[in-house]
Amino acid sequence: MNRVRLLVLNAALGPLDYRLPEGVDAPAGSVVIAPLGPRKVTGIVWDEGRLPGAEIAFERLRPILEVLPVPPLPAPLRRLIEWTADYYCAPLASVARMALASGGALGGPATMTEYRLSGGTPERMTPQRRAAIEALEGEQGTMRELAGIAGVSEGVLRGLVNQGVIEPVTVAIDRPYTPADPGHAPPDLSPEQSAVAARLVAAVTARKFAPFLLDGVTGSGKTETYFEPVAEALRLGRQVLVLLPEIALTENFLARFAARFGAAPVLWHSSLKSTERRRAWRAIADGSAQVVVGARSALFLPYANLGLIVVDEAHEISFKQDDGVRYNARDVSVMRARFEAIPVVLASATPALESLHMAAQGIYEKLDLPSRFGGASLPTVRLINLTEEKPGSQRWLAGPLVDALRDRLDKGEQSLLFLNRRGYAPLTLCRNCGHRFKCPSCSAWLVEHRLSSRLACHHCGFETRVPDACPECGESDCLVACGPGVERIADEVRDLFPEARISVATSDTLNTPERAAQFIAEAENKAIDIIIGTQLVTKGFHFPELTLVGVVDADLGLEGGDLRAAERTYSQVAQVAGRAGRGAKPGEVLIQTRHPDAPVIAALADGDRDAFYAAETEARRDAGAPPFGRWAAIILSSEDEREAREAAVRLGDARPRLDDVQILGPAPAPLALLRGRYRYRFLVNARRSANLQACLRDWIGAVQFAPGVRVGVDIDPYSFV
Ligand SMILES: Nc1ncnc2c1ncn2[C@@H]1O[C@H](COP(=O)(O)OP(=O)(O)OP(=O)(O)O)[C@@H](O)[C@H]1O
Ligand SMILES: [Zn+2]
Repeated sequence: MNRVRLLVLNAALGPLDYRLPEGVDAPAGSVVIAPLGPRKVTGIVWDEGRLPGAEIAFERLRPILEVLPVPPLPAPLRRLIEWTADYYCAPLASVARMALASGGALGGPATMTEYRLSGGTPERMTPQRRAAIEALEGEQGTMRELAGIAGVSEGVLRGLVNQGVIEPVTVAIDRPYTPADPGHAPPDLSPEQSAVAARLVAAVTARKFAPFLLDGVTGSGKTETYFEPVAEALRLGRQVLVLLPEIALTENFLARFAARFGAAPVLWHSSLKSTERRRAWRAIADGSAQVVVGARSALFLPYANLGLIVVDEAHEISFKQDDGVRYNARDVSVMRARFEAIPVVLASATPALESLHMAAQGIYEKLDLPSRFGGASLPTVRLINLTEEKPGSQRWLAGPLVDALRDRLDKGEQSLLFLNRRGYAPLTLCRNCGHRFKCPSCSAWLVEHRLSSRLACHHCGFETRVPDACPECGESDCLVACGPGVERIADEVRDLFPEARISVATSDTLNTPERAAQFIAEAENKAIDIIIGTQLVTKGFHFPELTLVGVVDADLGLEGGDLRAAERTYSQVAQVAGRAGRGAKPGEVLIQTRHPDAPVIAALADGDRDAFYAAETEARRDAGAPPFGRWAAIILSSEDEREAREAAVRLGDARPRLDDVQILGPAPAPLALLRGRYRYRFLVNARRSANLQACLRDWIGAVQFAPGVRVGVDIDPYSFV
């Protein structure tokens, strides 16, 4: 067959047909360059008969220009791309783009220039040059990397290049990674861990689709346990993908991985440098990348020989992507495992209700690690009723929590205060005229960040300096901060315990892998007495000396009133509580709340996870919410408020009338203005019997919108704003 149908990487275009020039072979999955009018497009040769479109006479087809020197995308990945586009109502091209996520990698092998010391000495030695030369002993890297290592400007290093003290070396960008060794340092597993590991190892050997829910309490050693099937895949020469929810977690994970396997895994995340990205992509595609550790986007890469997928902290909502293709990496990884015919492990101490439901139905195999490793016990939990134990004015820590902090300081033990709010205060207003500081492009308050003296919008990233005077009434010294963020709690703690060593751990302070690593090292080495952190510290950290966890405001997450508020609160508090008492000393958790009787808070106090899930399951069943029914959100947005409203009305008028689909809206979205776009929202609730995607496609496809209107479909939404 010398005609091909291409999936082109342009969401505005449908599939296009081309002819293969004489003697050129391009099997399905091949990545090619084709002419499009006067331009060129990148496309993927798709399987015959799977993309709709009219046949064009062969004589009229233009030939493709080039088959790119990369392996064809494997069939299981092509099926995954189709499934994802179909399920999430996204353009095929947008999904395929995630698989070809490194433009540079498509061009074939390449070299780059790195630098190193030549052994010579400069004509003129300066203290700065001497320090740089000492720091660069044994190092090799790009100018920028070496400047970072030596702590000098690139100009200084260029001077040394001119003097021949630093020499250029040409290296292949795609040089191989250090191999991981499955037998490097296997741990002694507990009998409980061994049983689970053996089951997973057998599943890797069997190489069949097998979804597992690894349900292990905090500190049970889930990581050590799933490293065993990883080792088995390595022995069999198959690739492994480990998905982690957050880059900040990676450092901790990398250290443990290196200790177990004697080499670093291959990293994949959005802030990789483009050379690292292409190197990783090519190694993944040719099968030489053995273990890939990545954020959700690693899921769509073209693994040559995948043998196992692990989703760690699988309950995390950061696996849900909320822009572009709105997919849930947890669910898509199960589909990928199905298409690849391999096992997939969802690991968590607080699994999503949907995952537990799948296990209860026997669709996922549930593996349990019910106790902490090494005899550590789970922490005790106590509620502090804030309506009785009132903190002082402009204070947020109640007496019993302050006493507990003092007690730990006296004993030289560590404490962690959790408040899921970055910055100093969530709202700033003028005492004189009542002016509130709002984002110019979002319907959201600006959050004060005192560490950087800025007011910031947490939705669009807008930032401005904290002004000296109110911009409305001109009065100075009249701005008041309302409510606490972690920085304000840190101030309170400093006031209470001036001698304590305090660390604020948020995405603002741990914003590079180096800073995260430094924080972890300090916490492990007992160089920090009190950690004050956001949800970032709920994830996976293991600090043996930490014995007290204080939850500053357990009610915070319940306020938004969205579908998963209770579940999210439960898992956040249970996860942060799980940081306490992981070493030899027992842990204690104090939860501040105004609603001690709310079912989720009571379940946390009793440590009764089953009761919480049972109650939550019934609530979901009544509401027709997942996993019993399905939700979808449609967001219409435009820079023009009237255009957005009209689009919403028009779509509303065209709504289908179906027995098993209920459509709510249109209504202004809770975030009615976001990044300068006005937003209207529909919420669709469907019974399981309904074909939700077909309904949405037919409905939206039948309506014409003004060119400035964007239509976003969110299947199984997590965000209800
Ligand atoms: N078999 C083992 N041998 C030695 N150390 C172990 C073993 N199992 C677990 N550990 C150690 O116990 C600690 C807790 O394990 P780990 O962090 O994997 O727990 P977890 O189940 O992932 O917990 P969480 O859900 O809270 O992140 C770690 O320091 C880990 O290295
Ligand atoms: Zn904003």
